[in-house]
Amino acid sequence: MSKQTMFEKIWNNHVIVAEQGKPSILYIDLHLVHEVTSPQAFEGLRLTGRKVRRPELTFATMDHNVPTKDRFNIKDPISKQQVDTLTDNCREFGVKLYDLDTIDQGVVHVMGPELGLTHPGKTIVCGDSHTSTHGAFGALAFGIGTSEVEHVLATQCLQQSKAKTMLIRFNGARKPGITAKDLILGLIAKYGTDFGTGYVMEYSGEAIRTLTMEERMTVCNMSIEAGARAGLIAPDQTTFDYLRGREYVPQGAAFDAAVEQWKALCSDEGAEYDTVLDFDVNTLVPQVTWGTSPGMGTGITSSVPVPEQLPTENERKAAMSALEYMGLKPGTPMTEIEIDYVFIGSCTNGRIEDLRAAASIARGYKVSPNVTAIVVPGSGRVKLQAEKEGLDKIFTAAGFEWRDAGCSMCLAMNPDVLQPGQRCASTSNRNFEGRQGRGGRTHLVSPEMAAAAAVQGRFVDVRNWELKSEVTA
Ligand SMILES: CC(C)[C@H](C(=O)O)[C@@H](O)C(=O)O
Ligand code: SF4
Repeated sequence: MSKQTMFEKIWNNHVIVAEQGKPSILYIDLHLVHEVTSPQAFEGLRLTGRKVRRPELTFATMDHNVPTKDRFNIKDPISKQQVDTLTDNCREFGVKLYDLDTIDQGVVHVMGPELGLTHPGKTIVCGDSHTSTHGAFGALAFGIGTSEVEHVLATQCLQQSKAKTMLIRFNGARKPGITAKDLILGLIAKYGTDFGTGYVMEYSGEAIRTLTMEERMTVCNMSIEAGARAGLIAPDQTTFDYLRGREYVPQGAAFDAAVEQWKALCSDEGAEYDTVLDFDVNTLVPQVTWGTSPGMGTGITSSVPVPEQLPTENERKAAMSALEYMGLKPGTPMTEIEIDYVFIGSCTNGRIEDLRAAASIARGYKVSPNVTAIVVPGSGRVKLQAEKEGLDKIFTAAGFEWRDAGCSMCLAMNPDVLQPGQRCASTSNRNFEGRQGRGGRTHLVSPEMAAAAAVQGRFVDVRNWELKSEVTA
């Protein structure tokens, strides 16, 4: 048998119908649902008298429209309607819902893996582009549109064209202060936001193998910002250790048997990819975006670009308009950019390790008087764990606000929004115009860089940060 990539193995395990020149029909193992992209899908079932085909493979939560303060009191009528509609739909169609009053409620890509719903080798879909997050486990996971959500609800299948394969090798070891977020921001800054179009990307190399599961999720989360259909990381002992004992994972001997199958999923030695890219981690510095796409980024030791110096007319134009929106002068050192707001959270960086990392920077310091800083756990469980460890106390002592779980300021679909002109250091994944509120200016960074910026009121190189072990009064 010919050598296969991980993508090909998972694909072949799930193809039900394949006809030359046509999209294939794929079986879907797990369907995650949230309040924004599901109302019309359920409505479609209702109108045609169909049921959810496999309710036991379908799990819902609410995240985008949820306030992170006074969460049961949703004032915006559209948000309230979407949340209530999801509740009603889940009841009517027999879908398990992790509601606002459950500890497992949270951003769908944070709570799913936490529950152990995400396994290597599964096909996973959700009406949400950052479903790519789950690829960190070696699952083929991608976002779908609302009409596809309806199709999967009704049939547990999906029409898909086979993607091309790209191997990205992160070569070398990460230096201290370089995070998983810097790996993916650095990659996108170098290659742009569309080099992954039409591909499923597999991340490999020393710097990937040494990442924790949560760090791998940060990398795979942003695959979509490189244009890719999905991201994949081969499962290994780190993956199995993370999964063992979680609620929706097989237990005991069945788990060990599953591990044996999961191990076989890895790409075969010598398997061929359509494209192979190498990325050098040794020279990477902490990343900050300066523009209005995730690819408009650079190192903290650099400056805002001077559009005239960029190589192509398209880049010059794009940079000029981005800098105008961002209110930045060409050539400004990144460390001189002052901020008004800090958002630590989202499905990119709202997990417990992210909060630990940010807290270690914030400990013993005070948020700059010019800055409002919020910390939003990715799920109820992340919040609980953080409170057990006293991270909430570190944050509030430093002047950060400690919130409830949700998408929050990652996108302006709930009360957490920037005011026009406000500048935010954000641990999320998108910096498009208006993403965090009309006229808001977003700079994407790691949790460490965000926490340090909150203290200094501007961006700083976190590699020079002096850690304090004591909380000072
Ligand atoms: C609202 C939802 C459809 C959207 C997505 O698909 O990603 C959101 O989660 C985002 O991050 O922009
Ligand atoms: S946290 Fe942000 S990126 Fe993630 S699902 Fe919510 S809105 Fe989308």
